[in-house]
Amino acid sequence: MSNSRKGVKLFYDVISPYSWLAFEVLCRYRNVWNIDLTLKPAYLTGVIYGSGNQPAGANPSKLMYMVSDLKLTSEYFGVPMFRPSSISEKDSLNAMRFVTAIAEKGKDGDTLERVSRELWKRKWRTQQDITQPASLTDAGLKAGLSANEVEEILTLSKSQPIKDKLKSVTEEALEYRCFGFPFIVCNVNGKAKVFFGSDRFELMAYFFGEKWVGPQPDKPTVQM
Ligand SMILES: N[C@@H](CCC(=O)N[C@@H](CS)C(=O)NCC(=O)O)C(=O)O
Repeated sequence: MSNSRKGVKLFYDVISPYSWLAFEVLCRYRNVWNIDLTLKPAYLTGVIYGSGNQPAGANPSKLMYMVSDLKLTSEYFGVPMFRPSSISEKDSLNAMRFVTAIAEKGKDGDTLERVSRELWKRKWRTQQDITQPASLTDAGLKAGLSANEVEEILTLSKSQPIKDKLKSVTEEALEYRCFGFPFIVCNVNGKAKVFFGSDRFELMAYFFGEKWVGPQPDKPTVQM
């Protein structure tokens, strides 16, 4: 492992299952690769339309591929997930405002991580709603926030500054020419290198001068 700290920004949305995979891998590799991980909650729909892309659901072949690919990748990554009964990219707006409010409230990175994970679990594991205040409250409580904190964050999440913040982080991603999530911006020797997808870690490792031993570094799939 090289000693230098590596700056990594993860742009994500909890509606995106591939973002969940990338998120878990970056959390697992944080101490292995000496990563300074910055979570950048953003809005997938904003990035898809802002970049002139189309949602995956717009192409039936792509959608069918994603369904079968996610079965394989979730097993390989050790992140169990199941296809929700309904998926609309727009469904994550309230959830991502909620997560943004946590980031802006100056809550520690652990809280942001735990709340994001709880929301992914709801949507992609237990197939629960993530649009309603009661759902966000439940995710916040499960992540260890107190009832008062959740109440405060819910109110904050509806405020104009938080709506603007989510928009500006989404615009920041678009400035890097992002067109989908997960979108990972790495600082490699002072230069930004960008990666789309949860399947680019081998390439990232190469540029970082680190070893990639598969998505579960404690259970390596590759012996170096
Ligand atoms: N190959 C990528 C696929 C990632 C992906 O499909 N992300 C979706 C959101 S969950 C997306 O933004 N798609 C836009 C696109 O494929 O153009 C991976 O394995 O992570």
